[in-house]
Amino acid sequence: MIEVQHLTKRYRDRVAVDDLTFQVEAGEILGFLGPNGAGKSTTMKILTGFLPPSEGVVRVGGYDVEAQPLEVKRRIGYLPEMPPLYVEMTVRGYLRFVASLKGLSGSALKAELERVAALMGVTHVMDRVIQNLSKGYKQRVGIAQALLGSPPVLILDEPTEGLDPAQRAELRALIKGLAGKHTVILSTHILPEVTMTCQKVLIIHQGKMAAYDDISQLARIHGQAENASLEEVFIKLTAA
Ligand SMILES: Nc1ncnc2c1ncn2[C@@H]1O[C@H](COP(=O)(O)OP(=O)(O)OP(=O)(O)O)[C@@H](O)[C@H]1O
Repeated sequence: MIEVQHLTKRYRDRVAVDDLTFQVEAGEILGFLGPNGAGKSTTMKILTGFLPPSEGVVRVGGYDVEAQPLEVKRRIGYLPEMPPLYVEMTVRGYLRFVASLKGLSGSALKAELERVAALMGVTHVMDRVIQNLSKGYKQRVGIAQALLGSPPVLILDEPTEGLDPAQRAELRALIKGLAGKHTVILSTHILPEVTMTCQKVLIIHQGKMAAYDDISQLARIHGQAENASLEEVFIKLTAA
């Protein structure tokens, strides 16, 4: 569903992403990990067509992000690191606006708004202005906009950031429930979240791939004790 071949991104003379190649099969949830500044957000921005690559090819559902950007965007729900909220709008107004951009209208739009609002637990704040909401609720609204229209691919950049423990657990269950139906790339710094949610893990370090394996095989492949935790493997692979 997602194919990335020899992806490189340079910001002037800084190489943020360095020759990444990987693919995500339909229905798979990929945990996308790396230390601060490793290049995760940059990669996700390229996958969603938000930034152009310097080199390499990215295809989503067979469509090239550069040549067929609209086809790609139609298939992706994206939660950027900073959710793109219009804070002067109400939650309802904002979600209605995003749904209309995604081509929904009439009763289908209304039903979809209710569906994602219930899923993200924002039904009771629908008529509040976004800037007056707590950080966690703003994050919920950000995730809700990504889920609108039930796109086949979801790119989630630190989705549980700012959520309270209960909501974090709920969101984890929600993401896990997407497996098989949606293809998900999940970036997070919370490693147990990956262990509980993802089948496969991609770890990048300084823009380069450090690991790309089934989570069950990660410790064995990277020369750790079989029972090494994801945290131990991560620290070893991203040291220095
Ligand atoms: N617009 C930009 N111009 C110049 N350099 C940038 C730009 N955006 C990101 N970078 C640099 O590219 C590198 C990768 O950044 P990126 O935000 O992709 O990392 P990340 O893995 O998402 O980090 P974090 O976990 O801290 O969010 C960093 O060195 C960053 O400073």
